[in-house]
Amino acid sequence: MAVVPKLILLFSGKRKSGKDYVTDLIQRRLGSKRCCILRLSGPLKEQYARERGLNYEELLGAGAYKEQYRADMIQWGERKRAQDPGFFCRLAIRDAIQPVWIISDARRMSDLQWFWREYPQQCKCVRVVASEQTRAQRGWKVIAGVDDAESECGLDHGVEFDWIISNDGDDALLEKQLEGLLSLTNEKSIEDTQENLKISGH
Ligand SMILES: Nc1ncnc2c1ncn2[C@@H]1O[C@H](COP(=O)(O)OP(=O)(O)O)[C@@H](O)[C@H]1O
Ligand SMILES: C[C@@](O)(CCOP(=O)(O)OP(=O)(O)O)CC(=O)O
Repeated sequence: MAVVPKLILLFSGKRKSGKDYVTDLIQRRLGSKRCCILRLSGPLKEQYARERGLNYEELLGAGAYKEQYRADMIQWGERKRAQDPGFFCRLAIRDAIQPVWIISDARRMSDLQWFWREYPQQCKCVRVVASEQTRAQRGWKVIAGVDDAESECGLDHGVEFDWIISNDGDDALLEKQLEGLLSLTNEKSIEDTQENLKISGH
């Protein structure tokens, strides 16, 4: 059963913009007692693999296997979300006990709306941005049915991001931007939660 978090950072961004890279950096700074990374795609891939008789571990990897199934997995996930928009959100947060949650792959307005509704005080939306040139250098290739679909474009418009992180490979600039974001986690209430978790033996 998840605890009530103090801060939820909802990350979105295009493929190869660096969402995993940036969220890993933040988690390493905060430590795993204070911060967890939650992926909506985790339970999605688990259920999809089970239903289709596929290899869940391979879907978690960054190789060709995931890409082979991506378009079908997107459609499968959209059908599930249409029945129940909070389905993957609830599964993703199920075991979270840390005061700071990073959702590393918000893709759709329905994902944001679910978190805003459940945790109206705690949510901050963070967009990771990199140029197409940078993303291509990191291995991004345009795929029709993926890059033009809601999975990639669902949050391109209509969201007022609290933070926009430019991640084009300038380490010093990234560091400066992270400092701002990390300052959100220095608030007294988050430190207090840490103490409470320690006292209750987590
Ligand atoms: N600031 C950075 N400096 C160096 N390498 C980076 C940086 N940002 C991303 N990368 C690399 O680019 C690739 C894609 O980043 P990733 O975080 O997986 O993107 P996304 O999760 O948005 O698809 C990975 O190999 C990652 O290590
Ligand atoms: C079906 C997906 O959840 C697959 C996402 O897999 P990853 O989150 O591993 O993808 P990238 O980081 O963009 O490479 C997408 C969706 O529309 O829900």
